[in-house]
Amino acid sequence: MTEMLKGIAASDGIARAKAYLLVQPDLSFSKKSIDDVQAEVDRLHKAVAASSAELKLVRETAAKSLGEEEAQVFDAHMMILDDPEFVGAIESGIKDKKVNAEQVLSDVSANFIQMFEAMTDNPYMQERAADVRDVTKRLMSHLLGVTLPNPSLIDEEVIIIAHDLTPSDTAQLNRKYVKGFITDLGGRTSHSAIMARSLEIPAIVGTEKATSEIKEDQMVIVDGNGGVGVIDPSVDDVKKYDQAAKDFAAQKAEWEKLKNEKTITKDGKSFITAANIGTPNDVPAAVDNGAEAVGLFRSEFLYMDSAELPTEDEQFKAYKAALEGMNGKQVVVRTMDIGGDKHLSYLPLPEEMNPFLGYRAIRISLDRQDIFRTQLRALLRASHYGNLAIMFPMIATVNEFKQAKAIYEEERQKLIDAGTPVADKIEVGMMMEIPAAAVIADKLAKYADFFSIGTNDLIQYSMAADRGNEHVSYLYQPYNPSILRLVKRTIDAAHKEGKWAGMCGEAAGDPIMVPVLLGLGLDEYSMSATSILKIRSLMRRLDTADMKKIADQAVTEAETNEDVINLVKKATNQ
Ligand SMILES: C=C(OP(=O)(O)O)C(=O)O
Ligand SMILES: [Mg+2]
Repeated sequence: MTEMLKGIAASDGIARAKAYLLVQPDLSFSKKSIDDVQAEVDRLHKAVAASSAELKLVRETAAKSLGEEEAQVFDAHMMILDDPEFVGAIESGIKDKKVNAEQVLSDVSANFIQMFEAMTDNPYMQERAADVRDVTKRLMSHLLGVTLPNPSLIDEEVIIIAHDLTPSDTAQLNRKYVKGFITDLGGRTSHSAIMARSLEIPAIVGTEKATSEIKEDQMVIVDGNGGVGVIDPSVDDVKKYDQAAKDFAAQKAEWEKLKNEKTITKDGKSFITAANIGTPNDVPAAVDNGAEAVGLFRSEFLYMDSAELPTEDEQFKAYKAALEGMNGKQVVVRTMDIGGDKHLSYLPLPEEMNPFLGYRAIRISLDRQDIFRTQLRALLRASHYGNLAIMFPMIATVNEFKQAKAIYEEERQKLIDAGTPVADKIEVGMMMEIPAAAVIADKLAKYADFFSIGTNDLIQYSMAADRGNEHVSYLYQPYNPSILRLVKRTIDAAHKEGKWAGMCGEAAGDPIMVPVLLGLGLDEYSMSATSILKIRSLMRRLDTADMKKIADQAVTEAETNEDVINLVKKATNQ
């Protein structure tokens, strides 16, 4: 029977395909004593053989569909399975303790993980802990007779149904077959939503119950425009959504016509609409969607896509590729923003009660200057090949900015002294995403060349509401006058010092927010590439003097988020 699922619209578009459940099976077991030791050892070897065969297949498929580099992680898994010390320890454990293989596997694995994690001076070995965890899971599934999902084996069109999707889950998915996502967790600015937008596939997140309501292979429709999932659609539903998909395609074709146009308002004022990217691979989509710049290159994806810290040369190549791909248009690279919900297996961070309030972004960079300086050198070397700007994430104080800028200047001077070509002018700015920084924007504007407002975090920190938590998603209120006042303060402070202000949080691509931002005088709008032409089309219909009046009312008279929505809708006929 048809069932509807309500969620948060996270990525535009409509798709229909079979469900693929990317959920972890229950791997719990109880400890048991055994009499027939040999039978238990045989059971272990059977599970090892089955795991090996499965890994071989997964590796081959991953190499074909995702590339050799992505497939290499599975080599490390196979090596552990082939390691006589690992399997031998389990075998001896069974013989010595006369308990079931599951229990011994769990104990041996815990020892290995602890040993690898303790190697704090060797990040490469520390990373093996994650591999041991993965292999243990696979072996356990075979001992327990349950099936693990192997997303890299997908070879037909599917909609992925998951509790949540991490960037590393997403890296294993083949764009050719994955037509959409539905997740239980997450909000519009969670990273799974951002990934869906960069993959240009429809997605809904925060449904709370997708994984419990949807069964494997069931037909589902994802309506990423309306935030609705339809399970087992009726003939009428299929007709209705196929028509909606066609209408959406027609609308997109209309927007396409603006691809090579500038972003100009009805009264002839020009602005910049730019793209947010995660890797140089996203550049073609940015160009294809008519981006006039890259307003945010989330460089942490280079670190997350790698099995160890990316070297200076690897980073240099990636930045150079992005700069060349944008062909002289500005590319704003944000230095590494790790921490919060973005982890690196090879850079274990301390366990924290509140990771979003903890050791992250510029705080790590200022502490781990080895990592920061490598990144800055790679950026400076790449600057020769295009129009680079650099910004620092999560700046809270003037001193943090000054410290980061001083390190940048040191590395710049060293390269110049060594005769390395470096661009004459590189703007160095900062993300404005911490309320304390927005409050002293006038002070920061003296040092930063530009501000890029990160509403995703600015809203989360202003409202004290986790951006990925669907239970408090009602507090994600971009138009709340409190947020608008911080935004206005930031833009005014930048302009007073002759600097520019942009926005790279998701609100920059939001049709209700954009009229207000135009009225506040925001210069640059950086968003998911797929939103650019929609926003450019909207801006062409708006008059900046009219929007200034709307913005004034929104900042001074409105009391709530809803007041601003109503005000903008009425003024812009949306
Ligand atoms: C753009 C932002 O950064 P991220 O989403 O990567 O935290 C933001 O916080 O608005
Ligand atoms: Mg942020």
